[in-house]
Amino acid sequence: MATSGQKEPIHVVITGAAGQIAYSLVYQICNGEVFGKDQPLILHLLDITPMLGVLQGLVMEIDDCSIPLVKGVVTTDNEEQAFKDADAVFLVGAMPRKEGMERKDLLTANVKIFKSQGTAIDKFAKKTVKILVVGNPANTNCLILAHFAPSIPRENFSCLTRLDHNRAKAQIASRLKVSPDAVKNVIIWGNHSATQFPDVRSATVNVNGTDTPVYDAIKDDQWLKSDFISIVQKRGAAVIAARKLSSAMSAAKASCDHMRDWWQGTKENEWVSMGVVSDGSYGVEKGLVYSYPVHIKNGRYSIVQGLPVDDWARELLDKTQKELLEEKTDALKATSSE
Ligand SMILES: NC(=O)C1=CN([C@@H]2O[C@H](COP(=O)(O)OP(=O)(O)OC[C@H]3O[C@@H](n4cnc5c(N)ncnc54)[C@H](O)[C@@H]3O)[C@@H](O)[C@H]2O)C=CC1
Ligand SMILES: O=C(O)CCC(=O)C(=O)O
Repeated sequence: MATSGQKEPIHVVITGAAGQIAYSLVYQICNGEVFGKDQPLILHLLDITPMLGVLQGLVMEIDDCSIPLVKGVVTTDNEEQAFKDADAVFLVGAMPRKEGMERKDLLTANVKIFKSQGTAIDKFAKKTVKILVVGNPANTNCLILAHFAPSIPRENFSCLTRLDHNRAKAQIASRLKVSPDAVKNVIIWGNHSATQFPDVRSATVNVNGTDTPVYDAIKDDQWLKSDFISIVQKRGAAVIAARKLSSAMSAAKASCDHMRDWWQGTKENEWVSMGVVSDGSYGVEKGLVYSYPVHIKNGRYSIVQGLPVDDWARELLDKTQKELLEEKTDALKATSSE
C-alpha cells in the first residue's frame, strides 16, 4: 500500500531483458523518464531460460543504481509471471537481423514468440495495458500479438516506428544545421522496413524563431523525394553494417519517447509516428498495423486526419501497405501451422 501522497507502483514488463536494447532501456525507465519522476514501478524482466543468469547481473546493476522509484524487480522465463497485472509492456525479445537479411526474413521465427506472448497477455495483463512491440518485424509481430489477445482493446497495441521518426528529424536537422527539436511533424507511414514512407510534406523547422515548411527551408525537392527517403529507410541496415550489431541505444531511446508520449501526451499541434492497428484511415486495410501520425491526449492516441495525399504519396502509402499485407499472410500461415 502506498503511503499518502505517493502513487501506487505500476507493473512494467520488458521482454528480451538480457539483450542489448533492454540494457539501454532499463535505466531510462527506472529513472522516471517514461512514466514520470513521481511514478514508482515494479519491473518484470522476461527472457529465455539460458539468459536468467544474465538477468541476475542486470538486477545487481539496477540495485547498484539505487533508484528510489524502483519498488521491485521480478526476473523470469515464465510468461504468466512476466505479464501478470501488467500496466505497460515493452516487447523487445526477438531475434535481431544480421547483415544481408531483410527484417521480414525474421518473420517465421519471431511471430511464434508473439503468438505465445499474445495469448499470455490476453490472460494475465490488465485490460488497460499499453503494449509497445519493438522486436522485428515489429508491425507484423504486433498484428499477431493483437490477433492472439482478443480481450485487449485494439487501441492498446502499438509498434515502434519512432526510431525512424527520430532518424528523419535528425537528417533534416543536420542538413539545415539546426537542433533536431527545431523540426516538427515529420511522419513515418507504414512498415518499419525499407518500404516505409518518411514524409516531410507537412513538417516544419524553426529557423530564427519562425516555423517554416521543411520543403521551403531545404529548397531541394529532389533530395527530399529521393535520397532523404532512402537514407531513413536504410538507416537500420547502415548501422548493422558499421556496428556488426543492430541499433540499440537509439532504439531504446525511441522506445522511451514512444511510451512517454503515449503515457503523458504529445504537445499541442505536434504529432509523432506510431505503428497502430489501422481503422481504415488513409485507405489502409482495417486491422493492419500501420505507422501513422498521431496526437495523444489523456493516454489515448488519435490518428491525424486530413493530410494531403497526392499521386506520388498514394503510391508510397500503397507500396508499404502491400508489403504488410504479404507479411500478414506469411505470419498467419506460420502461426497456424503449429
Ligand atoms: N522497431 C525498431 O525500431 C527496432 C527493432 N529492433 C529489434 O528488436 C529486437 C531485439 O534487439 P536486440 O535487443 O538488439 O537483440 P538481442 O539479441 O541483443 O536481445 C534479444 C533478447 O531477446 C531474448 N529472447 C529471445 N526469445 C525470447 C522470448 N521468447 N521471450 C523473451 N525473450 C526472448 C534473447 O534471449 C535476447 O536476450 C530485434 O528483433 C531487433 O531487430 C531493433 C532496433 C530497432
Ligand atoms: O534493422 C534491423 O533489422 C534491426 C534494427 C532496426 O530495426 C533498426 O535499426 O531500424
